[in-house]
Amino acid sequence: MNILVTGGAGFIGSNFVRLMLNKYPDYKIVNYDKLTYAGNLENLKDVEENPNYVFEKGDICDAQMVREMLKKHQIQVIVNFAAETHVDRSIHDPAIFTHTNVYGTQTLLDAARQNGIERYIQISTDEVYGSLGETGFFTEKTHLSPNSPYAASKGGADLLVKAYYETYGLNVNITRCSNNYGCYHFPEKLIPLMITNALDNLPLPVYGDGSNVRDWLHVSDHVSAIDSVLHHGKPGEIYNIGGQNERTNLSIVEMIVGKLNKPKSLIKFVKDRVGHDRRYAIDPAKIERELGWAPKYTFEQGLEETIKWYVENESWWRRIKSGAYLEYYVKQYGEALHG
Ligand SMILES: Cc1cn([C@H]2C[C@H](O)[C@@H](COP(=O)(O)OP(=O)(O)O[C@H]3O[C@H](C)C(=O)[C@H](O)[C@H]3O)O2)c(=O)[nH]c1=O
Repeated sequence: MNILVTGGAGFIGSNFVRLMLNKYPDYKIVNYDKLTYAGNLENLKDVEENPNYVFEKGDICDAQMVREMLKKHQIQVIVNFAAETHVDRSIHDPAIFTHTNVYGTQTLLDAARQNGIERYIQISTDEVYGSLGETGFFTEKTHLSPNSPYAASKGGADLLVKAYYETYGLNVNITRCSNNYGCYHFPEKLIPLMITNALDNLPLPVYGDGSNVRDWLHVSDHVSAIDSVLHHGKPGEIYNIGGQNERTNLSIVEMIVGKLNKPKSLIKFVKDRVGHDRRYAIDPAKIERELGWAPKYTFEQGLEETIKWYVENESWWRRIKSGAYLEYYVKQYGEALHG
């Protein structure tokens, strides 16, 4: 199988590329990535010499280049991880989210249908469903009700994918995951931000009172679920992928502080995120029943391993945090943290 993995230099994409190369030695994996601030070829250093791996730098919004890629590498399957993903950034600068996530998806879909692509998998998010109260779960039938510009752009992309299935018969699947964590996670997201800040004895900014809830999924479990969808998913179907592991943000930060033997006084409650979704939680029944997939990691084991990875791979995150990202971070949180 020749697979075009878009956004393969990002966090989830790179974990998926590694799984494919290690598990399927006869597959060719083409990693097509624009290398935005969150794309990093260092994430794939260990597989870059693999003869079945090719990196191509490019944008999913560039229709001509996408078409060239499909022809040049005789692509049969597209798995689209490429996206702007950070909710806080989408609040400050929504346009790039619509452009990349919606228009970029449409560009891929058009190229797919015009070039006889056999399978198209859209990697989406449970945020398209909006926010839950204290009870209940998202299922694949839950109405889309996104709240942030990020979530709206992913919801828009999902609707296009569905439309290309209904209108053109393109063989698609949509996967919607809960919050991921694990190695190579860009340190703007809650868990890697808190680990790396704590290692540097920097403040740990918790939005609001820290009682918002997320359902945490280890990235290895996530990419194994995508593998199941790729090989056994039914045409046109949506599959939710969750960790069955709900935690409040504050409890996570406290676990990290505890595991790193840092003082709780590092925790700083800061202004809440605008339109902050209260709770996400996924009902895993469909993917368990139809594809026999369930997460393997316990959160304790996954967090332990993740913390260890950041301790042992300081050079990876140190470079990121000392560059342009630091400027963004200070601009956004500086006042709240030091004022
Ligand atoms: C960065 C940060 C976050 N938070 C809170 C905000 C959230 O309630 C929770 C997780 O935030 P984060 O930005 O890491 O992730 P979400 O906004 O839940 O969204 C993430 O999970 C979904 C599925 C995707 O699809 C997104 O792409 C992904 O970014 O921690 C804080 O309290 N402080 C902080 O400094």
